Amino acid sequence: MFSKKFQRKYALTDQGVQNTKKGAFWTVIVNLIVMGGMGILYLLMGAFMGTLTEQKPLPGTALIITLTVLFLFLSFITHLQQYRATYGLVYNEVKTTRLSMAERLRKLPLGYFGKRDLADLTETLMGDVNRMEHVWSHVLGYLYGSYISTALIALCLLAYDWRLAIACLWGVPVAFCLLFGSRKIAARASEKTKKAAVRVSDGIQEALENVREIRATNQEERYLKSLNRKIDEHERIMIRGELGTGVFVNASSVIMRLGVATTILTGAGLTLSGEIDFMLLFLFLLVITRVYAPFDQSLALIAEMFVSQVSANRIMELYDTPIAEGANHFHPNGHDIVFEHVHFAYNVNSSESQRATGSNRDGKEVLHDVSFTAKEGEVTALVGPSGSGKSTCAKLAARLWDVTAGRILVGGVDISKVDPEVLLTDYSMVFQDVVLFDDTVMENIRLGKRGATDAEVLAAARAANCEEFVQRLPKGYDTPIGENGAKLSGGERQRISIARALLKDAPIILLDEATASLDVENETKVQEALSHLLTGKTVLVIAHRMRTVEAADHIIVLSDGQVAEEGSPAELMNQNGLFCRMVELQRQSLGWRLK
Ligand SMILES: Nc1ncnc2c1ncn2[C@@H]1O[C@H](COP(=O)(O)OP(=O)(O)OP(=O)(O)O)[C@@H](O)[C@H]1O
Repeated sequence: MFSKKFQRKYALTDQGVQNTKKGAFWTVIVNLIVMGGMGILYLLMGAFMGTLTEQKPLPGTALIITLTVLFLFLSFITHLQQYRATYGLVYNEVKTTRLSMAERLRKLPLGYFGKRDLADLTETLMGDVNRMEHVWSHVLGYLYGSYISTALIALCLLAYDWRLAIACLWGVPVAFCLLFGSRKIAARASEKTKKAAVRVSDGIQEALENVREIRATNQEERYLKSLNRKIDEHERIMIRGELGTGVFVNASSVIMRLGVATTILTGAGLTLSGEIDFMLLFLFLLVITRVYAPFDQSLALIAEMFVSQVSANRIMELYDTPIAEGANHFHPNGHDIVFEHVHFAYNVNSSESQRATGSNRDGKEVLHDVSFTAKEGEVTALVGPSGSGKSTCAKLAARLWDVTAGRILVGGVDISKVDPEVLLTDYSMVFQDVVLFDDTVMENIRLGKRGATDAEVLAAARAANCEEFVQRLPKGYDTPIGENGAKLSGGERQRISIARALLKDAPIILLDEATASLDVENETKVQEALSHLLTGKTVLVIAHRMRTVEAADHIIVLSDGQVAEEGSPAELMNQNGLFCRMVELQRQSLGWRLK
């Protein structure tokens, strides 16, 4: 129970908890060995005093050397073990944590990424884990080990002389109480600092992503000013926060060190009154030179532990968010897609505003009671005004989000019961915003089907009309295409994504009118490539232009998140409703006629 709480509190893996225990164990041993060194000094001093006062013989050099070598040897071995158990093992902990967080992110529903943006998640994966790395390596084992070793030493001191022990150690609990009292202030300061840091990362990321638009609209100066403001604010908040914790840490340290003065005063009094001999006072003076050392460091470490709590909470929030799960098998009866009374709302509240308002209210509903069927072997087009919910329907059909109410069936199977990764093996998606990787053309297409042979990739590329532009690339299919295909035109990128979909050859195709932004020549090439892809599949196409619906078997007209009309193009034209008006409007603006 305690172990689980501890694990959550410090965002540790199971192995991390074991490593911390090991670290604490070796810290106890190291601290006791160091105290043992003080013991040797005490024995030597006792022997010298005996020689001076009672003319006893000095201990042999061999004994002194043996004790010193033994001390150095034990000290070296235990420090090495402590190092291994703390700093050495932490790299593995960091690696495991980052990998498991990445794995978790992969399984989180897309809605989560609306709550926490990229800069925020990057900050958790890099910044928060870095901060915890320091806590795992430098703080936890060291701190808990110091608690135990000091408790043991305190017991020994009490057994020797309780009056001197209290004079020596009273400052320790007082200092810790003071520091624990400052806990809330430290946590609040840390949260403010973290938010300011995320605002800076957001600003930098936004500036980098939109560098073209910023330049095109002459907004560089305004952007830089706002970024500078965010950086200055971060600096101010950080300094204020560190000052706050610094005051408490130093005050605690001073209070603890007052123990030296009280030990000397009490010891001197007791020695003068003859209640203790000088050697006992000497022993206590030796001990206090060491007993405060781990605590001095601990005070700063405790402050770090308070501050790091914000990072640990941010990491744990990722683990606490439910992932999209389901059966790892999917055996549909055909591939008709059926929407049954589907309602859907994006969760628009950011985690920040959720914390501020304490609410977990979903955003407003964007789909209301949507029901339709996209049949296998047919092209079903979703049309409607901008913002009517077309893309949302397509994303729900692939379980990129889960419906709020109602259900979506594919071949009779409720897709909310199927693991998204398993489900998506039956889907190919060709969207306008193609995602390409900084790799070769060949490898970008091969992503469609794991383990596809070169011959399969080339066949798909030919069917998607990639051949023509790939031949012009310096290394053909082995040419790297830059970050997100930066070295390619829109049409070329689009054809690579179609080749990928062809290679996958999935029975369901989701198409966000992939050709809408292309010029006529490119559009014809991409359309031709698409025609290979669509035959015999369940095709759900988001049509922004009425021209696309020419080829559709069935049309769903969405308006304000509801199905306004549905039927074949001819039926809808006869109904003289929204679809007909949309066609008329485009006909007027484009001078185009529906055949
Ligand atoms: N990630 C999101 N978070 C919150 N709201 C969203 C999100 N994506 C879309 N919306 C909202 O959902 C509604 C439907 O959007 P959707 O993108 O499905 O419309 P659309 O018909 O595809 O529009 P368009 O034709 O302009 O692409 C809109 O009001 C939009 O603002």
